[in-house]
Amino acid sequence: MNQQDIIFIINPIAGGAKKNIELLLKSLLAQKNIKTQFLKTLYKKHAFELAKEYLAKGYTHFVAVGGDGTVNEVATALLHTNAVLSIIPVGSGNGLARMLQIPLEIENALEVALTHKVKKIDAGTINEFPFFCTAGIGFDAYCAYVFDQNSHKRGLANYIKVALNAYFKFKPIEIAFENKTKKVFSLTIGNANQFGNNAYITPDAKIDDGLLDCSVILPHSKIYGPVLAYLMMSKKLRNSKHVDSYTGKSFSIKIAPGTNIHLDGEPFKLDATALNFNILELSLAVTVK
Ligand SMILES: Nc1ncnc2c1ncn2[C@@H]1O[C@H](COP(=O)(O)OP(=O)(O)OP(=O)(O)O)[C@@H](O)[C@H]1O
Repeated sequence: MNQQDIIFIINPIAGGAKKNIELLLKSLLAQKNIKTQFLKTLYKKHAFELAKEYLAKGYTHFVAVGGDGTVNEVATALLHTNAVLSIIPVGSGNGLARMLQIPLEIENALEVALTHKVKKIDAGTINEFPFFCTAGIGFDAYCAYVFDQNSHKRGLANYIKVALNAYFKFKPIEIAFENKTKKVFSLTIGNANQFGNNAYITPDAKIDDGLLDCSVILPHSKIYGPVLAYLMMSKKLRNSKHVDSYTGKSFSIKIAPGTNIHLDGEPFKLDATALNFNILELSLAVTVK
């Protein structure tokens, strides 16, 4: 990996991005004599466009400075190429960074970004759209929509507020899972083991095993909410009688038109009502500790 030409793509509105993040990174890099370029995203999907543009110019090392949404955009551009992705996790949830054990402190994350230790990881897809952490429908997708509507107020505290409010409003949805009709509170496919913030929705998922994990939270009395939350945070969700778990290389799901979907925590809509989840094995190179 050539350390001379590193492209930093910063999402200035990511939940944990400080106003001076660019200055801070530049000052940390100043002592290291490394050539870099800093780019800022101006709108949704801009990180994808920037990564594609600089990839075409021959750059091979990209650092996503943001949360899982930013990581998704940059990583999507880098899939199946010889370029490497690093993450400076300054999002609200930072699920992929946590899964990869990338430090949450900027200085330490930068050290990892500058290492030569590179590992290949899997990606998941819904139809042709990649995700790297989790994707799903139902409650999580509803939360992603509400959270995105308040995009000026991101961060963990706001996410908890949104999720708590949504929990009492949300009604289970009917889907067909592997051709069987099922009512679900949520259905999440995990390439990684968590949504972010150590909320382990698919606790046994491994990022490089060529498999997707699926957790279906069944309709339940709201009285069980705190227990489900506790089990999720303690990696024991599979112990709940309200949760069905599956592992496989692909899953097929049918949804009603207009059903909310989330892709790495970002709201997402499809015209199609048939969702085919698949795995792209070892398709992305990332720097790790
Ligand atoms: N300048 C911008 N204005 C508005 N939205 C932006 C801008 N730049 C990037 N975005 C969008 O911001 C959204 C959120 O980004 P990101 O996921 O990185 O942060 P987060 O949601 O706070 O973190 P996490 O996903 O880890 O919870 C993404 O959909 C991204 O496309």
